[in-house]
Amino acid sequence: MEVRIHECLDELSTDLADQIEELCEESIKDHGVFAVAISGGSIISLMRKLSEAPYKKTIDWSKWYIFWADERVVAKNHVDSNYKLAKDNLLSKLPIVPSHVYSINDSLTAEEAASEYEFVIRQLVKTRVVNVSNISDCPKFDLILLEVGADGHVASLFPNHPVLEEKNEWVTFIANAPKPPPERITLTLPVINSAANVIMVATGGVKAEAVRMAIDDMDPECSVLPARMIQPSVGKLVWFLDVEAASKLTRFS
Ligand SMILES: O=C1O[C@H](COP(=O)(O)O)[C@@H](O)[C@H](O)[C@H]1O
Repeated sequence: MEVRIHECLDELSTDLADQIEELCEESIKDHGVFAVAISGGSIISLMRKLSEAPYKKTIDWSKWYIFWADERVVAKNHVDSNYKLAKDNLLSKLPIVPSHVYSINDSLTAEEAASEYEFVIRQLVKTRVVNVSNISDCPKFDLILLEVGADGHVASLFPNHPVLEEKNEWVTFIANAPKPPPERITLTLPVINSAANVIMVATGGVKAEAVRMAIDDMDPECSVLPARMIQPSVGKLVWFLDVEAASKLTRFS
C-alpha cells in the first residue's frame, strides 16, 4: 500500500492524473487496452485534469474502456446518477469511443441491472477486453477508482451491510443503502480486490476518521470497515489524500 498526501486539491489532481496516465501506458503496453471502473462523488472533479493539457493529448483514449464501480438506481439524467456526474464533468470532455462506455442499464430493476451488468462484464472477459484474475475467476480491471465516504463506505459497499459478505457475484444490488438513494448496484469486494490497481481517494476533514480506521488503526473492529477491506490480492493499492483527510494518521505524519 502506498499513501500520498497532498497540500492542496490542485496538487492532488495533478498527481492523480499522472498516476492514471502511467497505469494506462503500462496496461496498453501489456495487453492493448485500459479497462477502468470509476465511482461517483468528488473523485470525478479530482480527475478533471485528464481533460486538460497535456493529458488530453498524450493519453491514448481510444484504448480506454469505462465501467462503474457502483451506480444508483435512478434515471441516467437524474442528479443522483453516477453516470450523469461522470458524463457531464469528465467523459463528455474526453475523446473516449462511445461504445467503450459501459454504463449500467437504468431501465431495469436493481436486481436485473446488476445481473445484466455482470453478464456484460463476463462477455468482455471472454473477449479479453477485461483481463481475468490468475488467482480467482474474477475479472481483473486494470484500474478501479474509489472514493471513501465519511462512514468508510466505498462504491456501494456500506459498513455492516450483508453486501460485504458477497463472494460469488461479480456485481450485486442493495435496496437499503444508508445514504440515499437506497437502491444501488455495485461491484463486489472479490472483484475490487482482484483489480490490477486500485486508487482510493479521500479529501476533507470529514473523512479523516474513516481514513484513520482504514489505514492506521489496529483495532479489530476496523477490519470490517469497507475502506479497510479493500486489499487487492496481487494488485497495487494507492491512497490519494489531502492533509485534512490525512490529519488523524500517525503512521504517515
Ligand atoms: O454514494 C457514493 O459515495 C461515494 C463517495 O462518498 P461521498 O460521501 O464522498 O460522496 C462514491 O464514491 C460512490 O461511487 C457513491 O455511489
